[in-house]
Amino acid sequence: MDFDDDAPPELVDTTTNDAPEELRVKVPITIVTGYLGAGKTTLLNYILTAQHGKKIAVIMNAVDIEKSLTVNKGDEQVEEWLEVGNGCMCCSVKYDTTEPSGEVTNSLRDTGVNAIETLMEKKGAFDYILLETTGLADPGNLAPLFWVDDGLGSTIYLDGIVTLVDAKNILRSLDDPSGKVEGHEDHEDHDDHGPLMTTAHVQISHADVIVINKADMVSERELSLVRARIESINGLAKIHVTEQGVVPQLEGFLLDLHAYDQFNESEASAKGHSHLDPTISTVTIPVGRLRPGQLDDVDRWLRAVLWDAKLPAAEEANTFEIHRCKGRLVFDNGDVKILQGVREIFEINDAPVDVDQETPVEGKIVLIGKNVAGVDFERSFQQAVN
Ligand SMILES: Nc1nc2c(ncn2[C@@H]2O[C@H](COP(=O)(O)OP(=O)(O)OP(=O)(O)O)[C@@H](O)[C@H]2O)c(=O)[nH]1
Repeated sequence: MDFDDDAPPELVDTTTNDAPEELRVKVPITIVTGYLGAGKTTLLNYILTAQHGKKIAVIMNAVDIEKSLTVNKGDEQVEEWLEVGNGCMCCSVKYDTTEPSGEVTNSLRDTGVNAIETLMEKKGAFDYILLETTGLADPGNLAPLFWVDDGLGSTIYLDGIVTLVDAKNILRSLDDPSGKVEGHEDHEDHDDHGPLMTTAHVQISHADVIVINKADMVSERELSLVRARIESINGLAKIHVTEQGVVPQLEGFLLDLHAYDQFNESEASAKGHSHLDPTISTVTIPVGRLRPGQLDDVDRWLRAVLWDAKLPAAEEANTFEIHRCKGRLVFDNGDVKILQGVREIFEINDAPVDVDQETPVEGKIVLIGKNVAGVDFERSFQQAVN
């Protein structure tokens, strides 16, 4: 091989789309959500102070046309403004993201992703981006914007959704009719019937991490009631109990979550049989070893459940609505695949290779959603995948 020792190394900016795919550094984006006053600002300030030497962009929510942006450079915090085309990012997301089919429109996805990429071109790349939503935002509308196909070559990736709840008020919020969420577009007809679904429910059901904050305001007993109710809604999320949002360390707790590219052992043991909450719960479907040819059956079953909100051979219409799904599929040829889904959007990809881990014996699919208790997903899956 020719090797010219004198030639200077070529410098490549690995944070832009001009960089070769294999060199491109992707910046994680974490969505931080939570009911009004749960402690989002406190948590974001804590992250900015607790991390050292990293450059973090916090896109604070604002209801006007610009979004406040804090860029942390060492000890110095600089306020900037981010223009997001047609107004507040969360509002445009809330009303415009989904076509009737449930597909996120490319133009809107581009708006969100481009706004952040432009920002990075102006300010240099960040190590992390934290996007704080309004207290009333439904993260299920926002997540697909940043969950971009690898093939599209984005410079950012969705790292996870962190939901803060206020230990003192969360149970009341979950039962408060004034917090009712308006219908998700394609299931509107179900919304006036059945149990109450509040903003607090959707913020918990979509979360990868749930921070139960203001633990100092409740007794041990109140705290365990809160925890049990939250776990019954979302059996997948990691739960941290905090005061002032303080966690033992940031990585793996609030940052570097990799919630959309992994399925770990704690997720594999997700609890899914308590239905303490009348509206949303978690169900787990054991999935035996599959033949490679059965992947199409799994895909077809998921499309019926996630897109049509129906069990394939069901005689009667169902009233469930899946918010988050996650799973691991194990094949008899040794392949392992990971399922990830938010509302109607889902992906099945090869699991990252982990040389230290033995191939799991069997797989599992976990569904979190409204009215899932009592639906026999397991039998339906077994009938469809055989
Ligand atoms: N007792 C107690 N108070 C807290 C804790 N965390 C935050 N607070 C206080 O709760 C209030 C609300 O906290 P914020 O961080 O502003 O909450 P937020 O979610 O950003 O609020 P909005 O922007 O209104 O949605 C503030 O007065 C905080 O000082 C905690 O762990 N314990």
